[in-house]
Amino acid sequence: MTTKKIAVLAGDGIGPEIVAQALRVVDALELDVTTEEALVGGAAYDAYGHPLPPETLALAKVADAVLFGAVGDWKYDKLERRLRPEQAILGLRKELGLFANLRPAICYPELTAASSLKPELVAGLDILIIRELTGDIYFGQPRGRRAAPDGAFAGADEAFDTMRYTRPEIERIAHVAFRAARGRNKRLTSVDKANVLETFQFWKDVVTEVHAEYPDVTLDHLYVDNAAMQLVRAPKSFDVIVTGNMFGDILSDEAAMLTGSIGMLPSASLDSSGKGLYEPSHGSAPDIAGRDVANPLATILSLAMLLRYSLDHADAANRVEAAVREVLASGHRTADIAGSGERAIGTRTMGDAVVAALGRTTGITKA
Ligand SMILES: NC(=O)c1ccc[n+]([C@@H]2O[C@H](COP(=O)([O-])OP(=O)(O)OC[C@H]3O[C@@H](n4cnc5c(N)ncnc54)[C@H](O)[C@@H]3O)[C@@H](O)[C@H]2O)c1
Ligand SMILES: CC(C)[C@H](C(=O)O)[C@@H](O)C(=O)O
Ligand SMILES: [Mg+2]
Repeated sequence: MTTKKIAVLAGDGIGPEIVAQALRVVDALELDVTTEEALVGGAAYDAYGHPLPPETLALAKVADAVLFGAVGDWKYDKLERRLRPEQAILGLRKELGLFANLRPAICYPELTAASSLKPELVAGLDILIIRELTGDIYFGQPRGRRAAPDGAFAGADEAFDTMRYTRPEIERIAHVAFRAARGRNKRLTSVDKANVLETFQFWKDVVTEVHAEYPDVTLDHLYVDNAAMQLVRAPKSFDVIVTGNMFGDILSDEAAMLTGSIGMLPSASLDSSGKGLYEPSHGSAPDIAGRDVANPLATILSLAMLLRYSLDHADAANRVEAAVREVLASGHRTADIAGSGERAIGTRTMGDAVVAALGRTTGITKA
């Protein structure tokens, strides 16, 4: 078997701190895997004048998988858009064709008290948000600023973006979602805004058509505003959610709080061949960067997804997830998931605990 390569793009803010812990896990697993690091985001802009330098993109393309930290910092907010750190992750998603973003929101039993919802609402929560990642208003053209061509404010400065989806883009993400639901509890909720937006009436129509190929899966549709409400009213009523790029961005941050903290939500961004980029769902958290307080578990759980989906190391993925369960069960808490009276440990100490637990795990995931 040839040695697999992971491209490691730590990025900005807490990115390097949390990715360092995931790399310690990679070392401890002693797999036939190499890693190669490159700059991305603000760190790459500072060094090379561009957030996604050609060398970084080339490494991401040649590697078997990408482990990504986070990008962004307020200090880059005044840069022209194409140079801002966030363009690096958007560019990677587009260039690598990573159209399917899987964000599993699991509330581990020990963290029910860390959620901002009542424990009984989140205990046992295990839902999967599938976010389309390379279309929608994020990438639609045209976009820009101009003088308003018509309307009550004709001539005034205006800004505009374009929301759009083509049929194949909706079909392929719908297939990913139906297949995922088929492997779980066979319930799929498609989230749209079909009552107002033509793009999302089309979304709903196409998802309904694709459903004909998956008669064993129950499909329902919710408007995004209602879905946002239901996610906090009765989160366990969901199994798999599929939605567009922007609604998925918002709903997945909301779902993060059901798990106790955004520091617990991993993600996988996949192309049609199984190649993927793996990153925590949160950002670079500049407010806590450099203080050894960030929770590295979303990144470590993203590594587990990487091992499972792109490197075909399901056993190693199971071991990492079992180790995370064990450290939570034995009371290890970073500040974001520490309850009142619980002592918080730092980023690196949480990494120590996961590495130590790995030595004791067998690959059995279910607690
Ligand atoms: N994929 C990415 O790289 C990505 C994702 C989201 C935001 N961002 C960028 O990150 C920057 C900050 O954005 P933001 O503040 O809106 O969102 P954020 O997710 O970085 O932070 C939101 C809040 O959650 C906390 N938080 C986030 N991750 C945490 C962790 N692992 N442990 C403990 N607490 C954590 C932060 O301290 C902050 O209070 C912006 O530049 C934004 O564009 C990048
Ligand atoms: C940083 C930003 C471009 C990104 C997004 O909006 O997709 C982030 O919020 C995410 O959820 O990965
Ligand atoms: Mg987001």
